[in-house]
Amino acid sequence: MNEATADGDVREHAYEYDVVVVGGGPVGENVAERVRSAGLTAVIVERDLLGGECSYWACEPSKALLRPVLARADALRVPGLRRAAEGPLDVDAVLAHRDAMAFHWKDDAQADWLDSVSVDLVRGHGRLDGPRRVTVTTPEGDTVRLAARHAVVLGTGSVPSLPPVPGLDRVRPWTSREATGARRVPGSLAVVGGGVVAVEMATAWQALGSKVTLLVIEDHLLGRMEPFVGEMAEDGLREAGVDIRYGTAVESLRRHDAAGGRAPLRITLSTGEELTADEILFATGRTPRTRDVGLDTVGLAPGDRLAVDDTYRVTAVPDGWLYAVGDVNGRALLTHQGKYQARIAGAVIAARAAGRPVDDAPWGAHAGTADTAAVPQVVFGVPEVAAVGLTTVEADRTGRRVDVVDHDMTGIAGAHQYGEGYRGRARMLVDPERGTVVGVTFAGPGVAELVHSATFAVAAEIPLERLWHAVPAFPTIGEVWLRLLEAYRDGTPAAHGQDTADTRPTPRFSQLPERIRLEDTVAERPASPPASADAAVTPDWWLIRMGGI
Ligand SMILES: Cc1cc2nc3c(=O)[nH]c(=O)nc-3n(C[C@H](O)[C@H](O)[C@H](O)COP(=O)(O)OP(=O)(O)OC[C@H]3O[C@@H](n4cnc5c(N)ncnc54)[C@H](O)[C@@H]3O)c2cc1C
Ligand SMILES: NC(=O)c1ccc[n+]([C@@H]2O[C@H](COP(=O)([O-])OP(=O)(O)OC[C@H]3O[C@@H](n4cnc5c(N)ncnc54)[C@H](O)[C@@H]3O)[C@@H](O)[C@H]2O)c1
Repeated sequence: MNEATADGDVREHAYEYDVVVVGGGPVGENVAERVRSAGLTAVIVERDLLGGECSYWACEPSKALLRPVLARADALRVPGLRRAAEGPLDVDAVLAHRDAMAFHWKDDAQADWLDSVSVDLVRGHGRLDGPRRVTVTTPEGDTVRLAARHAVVLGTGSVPSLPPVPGLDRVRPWTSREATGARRVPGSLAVVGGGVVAVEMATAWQALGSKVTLLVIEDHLLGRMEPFVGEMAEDGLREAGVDIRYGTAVESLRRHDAAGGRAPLRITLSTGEELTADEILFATGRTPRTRDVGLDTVGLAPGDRLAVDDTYRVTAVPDGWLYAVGDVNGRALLTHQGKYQARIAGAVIAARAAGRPVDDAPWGAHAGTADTAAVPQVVFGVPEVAAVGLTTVEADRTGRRVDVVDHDMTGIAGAHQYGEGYRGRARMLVDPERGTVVGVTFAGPGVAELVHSATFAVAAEIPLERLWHAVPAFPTIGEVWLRLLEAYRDGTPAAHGQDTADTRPTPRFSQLPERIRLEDTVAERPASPPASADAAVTPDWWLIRMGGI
């Protein structure tokens, strides 16, 4: 490292590292830690708070707002607990918990951690300045010039996309930042969008006391997931009191607050109606943050998404020194997936720096294969949704052939234990030729923690014959796995894709032991059906009584 001389009031410094990371969000932090632990020197450039969007304005505060909402929804289904759970949430306590989970918007702990792993930090706005160089403008106006011996990694994240609605710039709408950080509950809130942010934030603010109206331009919610997920999310939101309006766009916005206050908004809708709300949240997707990061200095267009190969090298830049990880590459806008990319990119940068071979074959140590085959996601709504891998929506879009198995989770013993009147649904997609699971979706209370079991199955490509031996504990909701496997073995799965019954290969799973029919084995059935109306219609109940599970 060397330091250059001061020039007037503006000081300039110049340093050289093996790796320069621009953006200290969860993904940038992880890639820096990985290359450092492999023996390379590393620096992070961060313009705001170390820890990024996820820690302060996204995952952490949003889940802190939702946790009491989901816990109360569960408690209301538990006999003996219902009366204690009735009544409004303690809003002050929820917001205080949210503040704590967002580290009170201070990053001292993150800075200490970075120091503990021997990664340097330069605070300021970083921009590429030609190949392997980054220039940082610090908050004091100084310039720091950084040179990278091996790699520059962009982990600059994403920003909310706002539609071009007349009046929008004058009404100071909420984006995800205000939706996760607000300090008071608006009396009424219009939420624009039908994706994950819209569903989660409508769930949270309605439960906290707002009257929420959801304005959805399409005719469904959560369109990237299985269609039944959107239907169940709709049911949950309507039961909570959310007013959902499909096929509705915002035409214009006005707020009459000459005194600078926040008078109610007048929202003109595409249906011709006018809606009044105290606040409006635009949850209309995100754009990679590449507008002001010096892309033009390396021949790329500012604002573009950074397309990368499976080792996270930016494909349009020669010599392979520029990498992009996390939201900025647009592959999967999720913290855990970005951190996976960081682990892979860190390993590959270290391997290339040391001249070691790179294993970038699918599922190799240096290839981000899971980005396309096994991305898990949980939507923390009422009900919860947990999904990984392929959906029928994606299979239809790409013409991929899959077998589809559905199971109504209502009858699972663990679901009965979980709460009265449990409603849940599961779908499994199977590659009929390989006999492996390629996608799973669960929707229902308490399914969030099931997602990793599904991720194991999909990422590890476990043959169904072996999955048959993975015994789910009784009585857990995880027994849905057994039900899905049995349904696939016994039923005629809906074939998705171009094949017909004649051309579809025989599933390898059909070689499993035949189904043993209940009526052949049960000597005596109980004389009377179970007392609960719910249990009476569930086939599992009979199996439980007969020791069949
Ligand atoms: C409301 C909401 C809830 C979410 N909930 C979840 C969830 O539950 N689970 C989940 O997995 N994902 C969730 N996400 C997505 C998750 O927040 C992102 O995928 C994640 O933050 C991406 O991490 P990143 O490091 O790529 O980018 P970011 O977290 O955006 O971090 C980028 C960092 O780079 C810095 N930066 C940008 N440009 C520069 C520059 N030029 N110079 C210096 N620094 C710069 C920024 O200040 C920032 O700190 C949610 C998103 C939203 C909006
Ligand atoms: N629990 C989680 O894991 C979690 C939670 C929140 C966000 N996220 C991540 O953050 C990302 C962003 O979430 P998001 O909900 O903002 O985006 P999204 O892409 O999931 O949904 C955007 C929604 O906005 C609608 N839309 C787009 N343009 C519009 C317009 N002009 N007018 C009206 N509606 C419009 C779309 O139809 C869609 O319903 C997601 O990709 C997700 O991965 C994850």
